[in-house]
Amino acid sequence: MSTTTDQFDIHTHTGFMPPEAPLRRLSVYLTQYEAWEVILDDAIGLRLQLGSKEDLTSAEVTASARWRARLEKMPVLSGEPLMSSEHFLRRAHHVLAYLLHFYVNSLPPSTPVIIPHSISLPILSVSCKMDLPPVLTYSDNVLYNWHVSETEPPKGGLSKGVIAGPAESMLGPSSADKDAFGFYSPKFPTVDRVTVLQTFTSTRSEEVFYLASQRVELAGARALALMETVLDELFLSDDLAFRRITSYLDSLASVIAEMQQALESLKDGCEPEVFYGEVRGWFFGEKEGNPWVWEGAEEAGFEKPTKTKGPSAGQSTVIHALDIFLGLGNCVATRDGDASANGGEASYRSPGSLLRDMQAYMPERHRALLIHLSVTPRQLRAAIDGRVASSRAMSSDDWDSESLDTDTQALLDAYNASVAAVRSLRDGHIRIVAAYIVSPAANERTRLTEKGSAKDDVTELETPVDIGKASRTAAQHAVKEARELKGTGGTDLVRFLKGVRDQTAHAALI
Ligand code: HEM
Repeated sequence: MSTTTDQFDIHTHTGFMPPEAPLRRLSVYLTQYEAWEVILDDAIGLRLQLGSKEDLTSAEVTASARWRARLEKMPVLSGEPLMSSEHFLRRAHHVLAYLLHFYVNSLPPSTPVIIPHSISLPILSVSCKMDLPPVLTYSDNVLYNWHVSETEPPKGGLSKGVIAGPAESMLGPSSADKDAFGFYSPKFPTVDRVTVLQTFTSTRSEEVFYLASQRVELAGARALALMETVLDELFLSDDLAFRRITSYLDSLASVIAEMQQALESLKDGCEPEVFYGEVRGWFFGEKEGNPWVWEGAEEAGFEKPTKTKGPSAGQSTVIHALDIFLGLGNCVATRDGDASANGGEASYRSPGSLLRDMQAYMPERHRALLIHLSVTPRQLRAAIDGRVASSRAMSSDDWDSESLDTDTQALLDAYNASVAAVRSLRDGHIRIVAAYIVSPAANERTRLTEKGSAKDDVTELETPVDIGKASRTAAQHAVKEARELKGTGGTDLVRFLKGVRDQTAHAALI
């Protein structure tokens, strides 16, 4: 892969998460941005509520209207001083995207969305510079939203070896991260001691939701190291190299199993009803039928943004990387961003084209890795397929032309074990989606229907019933949401996730 940390912004021990903690507050370095940080602190401190929440109290309605009015009146700050540092840009994107999502999602449902100058112009300029969409992304919530717990040392002492991989020297710096005795620096994030920096709701459920993804990323760092090593071995492609590839693929299957465990750690602290009812609503981006107006954007020369979906862990580069590396056929990455590259048609969005859309929400250099993996001439699956075919051809055993030599059989088994591990991870993920979205959505629908505030047919809700207009709109909204079951990334989620899982299952080589 000839990977350098700089080229793809990957670190040996932390993968796509940076090894140093993200900036906690812009104003530590650039005092003029204190106003952004303060108004964000206020949104969190005031516990602003979703505009779609049923039974909003008048105090809650007033608090969020006042907060939005303050944001509308804030001066437009130039983004220029931020451009000199990636650390500033990341924090600025995080803060502005949080402000944007607090603003938009605290509005009563179906209110026209006009994004005030005070955020529209800075977020557009910061996002342009970063080549990221001007909305909340997985990188804002997960990759650049953590710090290392200083009060709680990791269980079992320092984290020596916790996330070390077999190829740890090949992906960027490592010795500088350890002290003279080989222990990781106390500031270094590990699965045990990473902690979330900021949330919308200050709930443990939201924190654990991000934490689970951060743990998947940290476990995934070893997968990236293994991928690089395998690609290096493919360059040699002799018998010995393939024997080593077999052992790396065995390790990869175990690492993917650890990633699944990290994903499932979500269940320890993330409550489905809290996630569905209180947290998820903050992630929504632009919705069909209610286009966002970006104040001042046209006059300032910005094109109307087209990538305005909400964040999704589907934007995690490490899972896409595994998919491309193993040749599972779900995602490819192309430089020109052509979604039809996966066979997408205008009327039917294949899972592949939806996954490709998600790549536009990834940090630029992470996306570059996916392109690199897609175009490298050293494709693992094709190489294994070739070894299997030639082993079969060489077989002198006429009555059993299927037999493979021992090494090739071991190689094939190791590859298929990695494919099976990805399939199992996706099965685990589907169970999570069932518990955290499908089931609470069904409960909500039943509850609202029983309550009589919402009939099964949304149009019936247009007739006046004995609830206030605001809660009627909220109920309509909730039923529509529950029925459509769109992912925050805007997908028809059940069809999409099963499509990706089934494609993975079919990718095993025989
Ligand atoms: C409460 C927890 C979670 C829920 C409810 C959830 C929900 C979803 C949904 C609805 C999608 C469809 C795309 C969209 O529209 O957003 C999706 C996709 C995806 N999610 Fe999650 N997710 C959760 C946790 C995670 C975690 C922790 C990870 C790992 C980092 C993850 C990885 C993925 C991936 C890779 C996809 C793309 C589809 C695939 O490759 O199979 N999810 N998720």
